Amino acid sequence: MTSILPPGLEGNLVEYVQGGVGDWLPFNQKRFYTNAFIIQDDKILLGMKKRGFGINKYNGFGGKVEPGETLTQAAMRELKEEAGIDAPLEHAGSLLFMAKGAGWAFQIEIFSAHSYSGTPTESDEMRPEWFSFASSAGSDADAIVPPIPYETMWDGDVHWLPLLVRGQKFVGRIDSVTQDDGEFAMTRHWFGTVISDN
Ligand SMILES: Nc1[nH]c(=O)nc2c1ncn2[C@H]1C[C@H](O)[C@@H](COP(=O)(O)OP(=O)(O)OP(=O)(O)O)O1
Repeated sequence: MTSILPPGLEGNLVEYVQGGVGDWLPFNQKRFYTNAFIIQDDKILLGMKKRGFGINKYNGFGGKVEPGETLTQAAMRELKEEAGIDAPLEHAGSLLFMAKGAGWAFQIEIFSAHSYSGTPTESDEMRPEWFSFASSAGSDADAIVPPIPYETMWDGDVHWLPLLVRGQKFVGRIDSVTQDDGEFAMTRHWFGTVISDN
């Protein structure tokens, strides 16, 4: 079953979850960003953002795609710059993030890998930490690896991160407004899973 897609999304998608109210915000161009996650066993590597957009939130490692780079090259460069590691990143999903008044949209290409080389190392921008997505609580591992800190992440992440960790490709759109305290608040969201062609 397919449904009407929000403007800016395309592909063979099945709605997974949606919410919020109002018209989708207009935009006239997209700016491309990357966001990369390392997933091993029942753990995921996130970074505490130390500056800029999303300061004091946990997120994957990424940033702007520079002219002349492919998306994968940009994702690998940002992972190295922000977490000090190399990984065989593969495309895992896409997010379109709109902030009211911006007039342009962030197109965030999400990447993941199940292995890496090097040692996750704090950078000027990010402090890497492991989190657990194990469903069974109480083992020794859970005691030292805390659960994914959704309360200190972007609001929409609770919807798509579970898809990412189980390897389900996804596409989503998040529209938001900037509140008086400078924080973004979601006004409308839509997430879908990608139907494979085979
Ligand atoms: N995990 C996430 N969930 C979400 O809903 N929106 C996210 C997101 N990560 C980033 N965004 C959105 C909001 C943010 O304003 C925009 C750009 O975020 P980034 O952290 O990638 O940008 P930066 O300005 O830090 O890039 P660089 O300076 O190139 O590192 O993308």
